Amino acid sequence: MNKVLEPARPPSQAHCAAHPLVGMRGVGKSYGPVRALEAVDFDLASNEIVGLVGHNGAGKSTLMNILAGVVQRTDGDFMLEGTPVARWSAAEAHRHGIRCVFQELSLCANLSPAENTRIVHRGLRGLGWKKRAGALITAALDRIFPGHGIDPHLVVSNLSIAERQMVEIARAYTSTNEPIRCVILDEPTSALGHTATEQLLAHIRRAASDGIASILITHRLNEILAVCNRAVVMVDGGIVAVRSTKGLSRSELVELTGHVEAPRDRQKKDRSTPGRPIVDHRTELAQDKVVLAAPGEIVGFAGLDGHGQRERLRDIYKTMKGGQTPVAYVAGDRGTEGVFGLWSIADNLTIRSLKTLRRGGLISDEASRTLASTWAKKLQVKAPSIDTPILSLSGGNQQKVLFARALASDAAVVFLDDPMRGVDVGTKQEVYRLIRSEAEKGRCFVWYTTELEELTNCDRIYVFREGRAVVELADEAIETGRILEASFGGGNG
Ligand SMILES: Nc1ncnc2c1ncn2[C@@H]1O[C@H](COP(=O)(O)OP(=O)(O)OP(=O)(O)O)[C@@H](O)[C@H]1O
Repeated sequence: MNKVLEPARPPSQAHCAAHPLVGMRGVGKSYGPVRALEAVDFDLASNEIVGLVGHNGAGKSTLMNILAGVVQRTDGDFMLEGTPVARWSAAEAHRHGIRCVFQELSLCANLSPAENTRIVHRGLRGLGWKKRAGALITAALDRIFPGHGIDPHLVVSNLSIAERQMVEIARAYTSTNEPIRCVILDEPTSALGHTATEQLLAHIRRAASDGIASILITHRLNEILAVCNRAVVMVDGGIVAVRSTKGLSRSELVELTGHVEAPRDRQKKDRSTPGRPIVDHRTELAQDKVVLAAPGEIVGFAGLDGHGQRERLRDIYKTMKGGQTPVAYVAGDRGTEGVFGLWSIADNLTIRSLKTLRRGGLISDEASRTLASTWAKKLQVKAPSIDTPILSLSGGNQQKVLFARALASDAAVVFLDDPMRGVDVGTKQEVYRLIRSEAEKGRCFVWYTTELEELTNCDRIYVFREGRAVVELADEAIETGRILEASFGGGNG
């Protein structure tokens, strides 16, 4: 019979050398009829950085949630340094030094970073606990994200999504004397800008040299190749490949996930001269460019994260909403402003189209279902049916539903607010193609993205600096070097 694991005496060196930190054998997980994981074997050594990659719904978060104790496995064995684990919970995982940064951020929005830190450190009590909790989270933030500027006592709902993600990450690295042995990071950079991403990757490397292993789940494959020792590839609930990242190329990694990446070079397009702008937005600020966008155009917002792109995008959307031109908005922060958690895929997808689904004063069920099925299929939403509750989808599949909601609507202008968070490589390519073909049919897209490479899908971009749109680049001029130069103060602005 399995011995129940007892904490948390440091194991002997010989024991550690003989056993991986984590060992999983034949692990499976079913959600009712959905088989999310099938017979997975997974090992992690101390000090190791492992990258977990795979398409949306491949089972990555499920596997990691089992390790973090928030989901119970239905089959298989799990060992910690060779000792079988029977009962396992989030509290047990924490006690044994396993931390998790969740894809859907887990902070309480009505509490401050300090109070959120207290939630995971029950020892922080008595007089002055808030001050000590504030100091603990600030020290972690300073170590990982120097220059972050986050007030540990400000309520989390007042923080930007990037700041919330930084707090969530930093909290995983706080300790009040208990060990930290492994940190699972599920899409940790999806809301971070370039600088914070680089800071985090450097921190993961430092942590490994201090004996903290990491498991990094990301669709940004360059990050896997930059920091991980091994890449573990999942397809449809199983592990299909384990490769050392030494000498592994990005395209090989993409192929292992079952996709082929299209060439990244900008395709020369025969773009007709744009017509009369459908978006014409100016501000009172000096040297702030007028943002123009015509039907058929894809216009990007670029620049270092937090330089006013998102605010301008929202301003334009709010100005146009309710006006003559129908508009739609795809949020990147799906947790707080995108997904209706209690609704099905179909209801989430069609909510923006109710007007056009009306037949004789009532919403037509048949027309709604046809619209939902068509677009769920176009975006390859992985789910048993369109009636599946949205929260039982993987994160990337929830994001696809938000895309489908906007594209299925009658919107002539679609605003995209860094919308590819957690979307896999294959689907991204499909969405880029869809955006291009919708633009060719006359739709206009205004697209804020923190992924530089994504901007090559645009016809024209505005680079933002210090709250203003300062440089405009078009067609072949849209390339990484020029965007970075403009972001830091060079260029034709
Ligand atoms: N609570 C749940 N109820 C029902 N099915 C679920 C639930 N959670 C996950 N699933 C299903 O399990 C499968 C694996 O999901 P998981 O979130 O592990 O995928 P993933 O690889 O992390 O995807 P992504 O890259 O989109 O985050 C999916 O088919 C998903 O719909």
